[in-house]
Amino acid sequence: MGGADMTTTSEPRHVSPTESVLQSVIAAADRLRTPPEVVDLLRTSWREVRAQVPVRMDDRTLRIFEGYRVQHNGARGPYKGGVRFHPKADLDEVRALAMLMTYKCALMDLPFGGAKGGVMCDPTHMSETELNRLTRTYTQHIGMVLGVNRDIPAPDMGTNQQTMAWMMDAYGARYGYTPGIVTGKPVELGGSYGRDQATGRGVAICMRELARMERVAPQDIRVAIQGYGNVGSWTARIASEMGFRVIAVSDVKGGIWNPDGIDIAALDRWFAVAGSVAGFEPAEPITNEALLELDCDYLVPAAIGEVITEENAARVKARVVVEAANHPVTPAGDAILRAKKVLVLPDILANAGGVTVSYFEWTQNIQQFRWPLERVLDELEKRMVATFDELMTRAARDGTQPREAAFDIGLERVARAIQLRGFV
Ligand SMILES: NC(=O)C1=CN([C@@H]2O[C@H](COP(=O)(O)OP(=O)(O)OC[C@H]3O[C@@H](n4cnc5c(N)ncnc54)[C@H](O)[C@@H]3O)[C@@H](O)[C@H]2O)C=CC1
Ligand SMILES: O=C(O)CCC(=O)C(=O)O
Repeated sequence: MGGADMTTTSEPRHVSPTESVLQSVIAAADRLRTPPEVVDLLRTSWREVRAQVPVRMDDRTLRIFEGYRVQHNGARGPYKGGVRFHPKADLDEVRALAMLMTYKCALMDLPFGGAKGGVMCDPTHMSETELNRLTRTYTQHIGMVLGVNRDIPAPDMGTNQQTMAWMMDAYGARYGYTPGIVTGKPVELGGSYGRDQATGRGVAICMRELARMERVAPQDIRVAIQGYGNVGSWTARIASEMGFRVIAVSDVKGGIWNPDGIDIAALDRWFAVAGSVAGFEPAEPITNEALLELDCDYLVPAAIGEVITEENAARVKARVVVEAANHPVTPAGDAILRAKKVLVLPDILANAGGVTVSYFEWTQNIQQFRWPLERVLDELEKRMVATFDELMTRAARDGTQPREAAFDIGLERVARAIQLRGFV
């Protein structure tokens, strides 16, 4: 008998990322009595481009990667969402992330639909020149579905400002100089001040607002952060400036823990040389798995998806999980956290600062007018606080969890736009 035949029915069925997001959407549709035709439209993507991305590697061999751009729904405006370079960025994951963007943009009341891109590759094992070639080929092969008023990519995991500069350049070579085609570009090429820190700042603002609601001083809140890339590192910096006690951080190479609090400025100096948080002192080493189960108050997953599952959720000791990453908690993990009365601030709120400043960047590009940093941060602050308040008020009114309230608000707006535009 083959291995597949020995699978027992008692093993938990794997729920794909897309199925997970759909569970939240369908539950919201049931609460809101959304017309079935609207829900049917939202179950699948408007358009999915799957592109071959052949790259001549530095050793002259040819590797053929697979890339995607998924446009989920554009009823509220041009498609918007990041591009992920990661070995696990397959079509299902990219589709799920595109769906999340639809509801995130709607929750923040941004005039965008939802999209996401990805290339299945490991950027940590590629040279700068290989990444440059990969990015250009990917952009050429999906370029026909992009456009300033059609679809505007941005950075996500494994991509950064440099990737956006290459995308802008490759798009411009074919369609003409178009800074507004991507956001998260270097400031020198029309990027917005503050986009680099925007996602982490949004996460920290949510933490501060929750602490205010709980009437607990940030100084009395111990924070553990998984991931020290764009989102994790800016969250650590800004949260510690706000007074939170960051007691643990990690990256793919390992983590560090100091119950008295980590000096984030000193950690940044260490990171600049070592290229990892691992090894920083004074602190104890800690694994990524142990960080998720650490005795702390706010746990902030800020790296990959699906790290809190039915396997480990029961051992989470934090009383709050702030989803800085996209989809870090599976539905089964979520149910366990809920039963334990762990409050979860959902990704479509917590990490929405990034796309919000991307919207400001796009606006600045269209107007050919640059905002000073103070204006960007002030507008971000107002939008994050207003949406946090709206979501928490809705959750209290309806007796729902924050994730449910977030999807209720998002879906209501998307469904209304679908009907107004006559999609159904
Ligand atoms: N960059 C942005 O503006 C936004 C990012 N996000 C989400 O935030 C998360 C992180 O994105 P970025 O910070 O941009 O990515 P990044 O590529 O800058 O950093 C990723 C971090 O995660 C760590 N990491 C990778 N694999 C890991 C693993 N298996 N275990 C532990 N740590 C691991 C890396 O070492 C690195 O520290 C992703 O889920 C992304 O979708 C969400 C909204 C906006
Ligand atoms: O800045 C953007 O346009 C999108 C950021 C993103 O990919 C996300 O919020 O997950």
